Amino acid sequence: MTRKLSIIGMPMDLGQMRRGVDMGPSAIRYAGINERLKPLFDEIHDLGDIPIGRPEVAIDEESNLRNLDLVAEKNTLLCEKVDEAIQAGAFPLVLGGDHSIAIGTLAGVAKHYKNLGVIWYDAHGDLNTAETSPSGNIHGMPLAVSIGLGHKLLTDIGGYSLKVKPEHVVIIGARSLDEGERILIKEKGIKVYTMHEIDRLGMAKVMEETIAYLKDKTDGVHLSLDLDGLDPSECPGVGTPVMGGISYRESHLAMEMLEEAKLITSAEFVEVNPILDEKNKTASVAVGLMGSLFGEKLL
Ligand SMILES: NC(=[NH2+])NCCC[C@H](N)C(=O)O
Ligand SMILES: [Mn+2]
Ligand SMILES: [Mn+2]
Repeated sequence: MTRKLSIIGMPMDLGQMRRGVDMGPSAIRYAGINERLKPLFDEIHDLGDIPIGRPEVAIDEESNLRNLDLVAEKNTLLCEKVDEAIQAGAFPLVLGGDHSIAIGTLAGVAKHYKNLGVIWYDAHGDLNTAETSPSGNIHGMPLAVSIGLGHKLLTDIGGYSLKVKPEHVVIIGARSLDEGERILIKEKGIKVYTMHEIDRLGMAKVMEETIAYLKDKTDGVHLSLDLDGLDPSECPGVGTPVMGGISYRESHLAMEMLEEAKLITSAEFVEVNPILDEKNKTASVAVGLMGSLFGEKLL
């Protein structure tokens, strides 16, 4: 079987308020994604960027669902592209862009699986709805949307709601959760490895457990990796940094263990903001992690 990768850039910055995250896909390409992944695939198709454009409408300053219409419209385009890539037999790799793009990615991916699993590698839960969000920023909502909670314009992208069942979600790296998110996690029984568990168990054990948890009950697993899951000392180029994050080494180990388990069927790397970065360090970390995820070996 030929191993095909489709790279899709999603220069979205409408899901939050910091400018610059729209340049994430460029920064990741500049960090050498194509050259790095080339030896690991038979074919790589860089499909370019989804056109976001500079919106003519004024940015919503006062809203509990900032830029709702545009975020929904652009995610619909992403959904279609991801769907097409999978139909063409490729592994879809989406480059963000703020984390609101997970709404479109998952809408495109989940069509192809009966029981899609999701690994949400993030400092945050991204489980807010308009009612619980402290900011109104949609990048704090994509996981809620994907389990069917939130505005219809977002939950129904792709023509169906409930992309992922809550019991098929594992959050790794959480250290900043809002009140409503905590309630939802308990209510829905979502599996979460906070930094406390990562410290206590070690990343190897966390990944062993995650893989065992998802392996038998899912028929595909999407990795949604927010670079702010890592520590800001190693990934400073993110809009919502939180101290005390997952280390670079732990993250490579996590990616290597996922590759050994042959578990991941789609992925996205999000929240890279080169304006806030130091010499493109965060984009370089992202590309390195992709190397590990796709089977790069030292020896
Ligand atoms: N994808 C992210 N970086 N999300 C940050 C979300 C922060 C906060 N929980 C909010 O809802 O606004
Ligand atoms: Mn985050
Ligand atoms: Mn996130």
